[in-house]
Amino acid sequence: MTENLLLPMATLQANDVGFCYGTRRVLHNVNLMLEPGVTALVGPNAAGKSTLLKCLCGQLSPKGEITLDGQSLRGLSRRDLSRQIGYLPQTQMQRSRFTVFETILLGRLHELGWRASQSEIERVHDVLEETSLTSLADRETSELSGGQIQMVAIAQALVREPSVLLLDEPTSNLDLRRQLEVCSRIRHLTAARGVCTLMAMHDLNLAARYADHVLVLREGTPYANGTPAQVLTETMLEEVYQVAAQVTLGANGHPSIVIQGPSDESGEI
Ligand SMILES: Nc1ncnc2c1ncn2[C@@H]1O[C@H](COP(=O)(O)OP(=O)(O)OP(=O)(O)O)[C@@H](O)[C@H]1O
Repeated sequence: MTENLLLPMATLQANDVGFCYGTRRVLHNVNLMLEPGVTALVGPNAAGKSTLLKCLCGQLSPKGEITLDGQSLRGLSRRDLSRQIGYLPQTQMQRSRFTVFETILLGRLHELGWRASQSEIERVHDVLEETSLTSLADRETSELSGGQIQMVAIAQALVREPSVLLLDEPTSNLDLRRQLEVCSRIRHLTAARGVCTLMAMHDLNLAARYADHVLVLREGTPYANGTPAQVLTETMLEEVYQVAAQVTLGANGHPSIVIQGPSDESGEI
């Protein structure tokens, strides 16, 4: 194995971050500190989740300050940013004639010379193993299912050995079992590598089951941040999502949410 388990743990911090598309303000007063572990980023449609992820990975330049281990993202080169922060956008990875192995190797493009060194090839093999993709290594990505291509995209981000992983709805388009598998792998890889993972998602029961922390974004500003049991409450569901729900705590301490209906007066959707 390569030495990725020895990577120092990082912290990503946002201080009073704000962002506008033209005159439309989408993020404001965002203060957060991401620590190692999985944080689920939840909130209604258009709350600003994707925009926040794009700011945190350096793709958008917001007001305020974002720091990685105390250093402003503005001071980091493109190369350093993409090496240290793995970002998976909402749109699915393009399929191509490249094999799974080659596609993951391309994640190391910033390090590759004319010929991939033995250590680069070993890194790819390690990630293939970690993500259970070894059996697909020689398949063209054009032949893969939605769940498989999603894992390849995650593997391509991981092969850069980032200290932060930002995932925008990694379980969208996956069937129920694949959603559990992908979340479980993300959780396992996050713990094994000691990375900070922030994962935008809509399924609050998945967040309850796989996240260490939950950050709720409402109209571009954090509404709550804490453990799933602290944050995923009936009050939050009513105030943020306008739904009536029953939340029970299971024996494992995970909240379980059953939506009963809209909480407004008409009670109809
Ligand atoms: N490129 C853009 N130009 C202008 N407005 C944008 C752009 N991208 C997003 N927006 C707007 O910013 C707001 C926040 O969008 P964003 O995609 O960040 O929300 P989200 O919480 O990720 O939503 P969803 O859960 O639906 O994916 C929305 O009102 C959206 O229309």
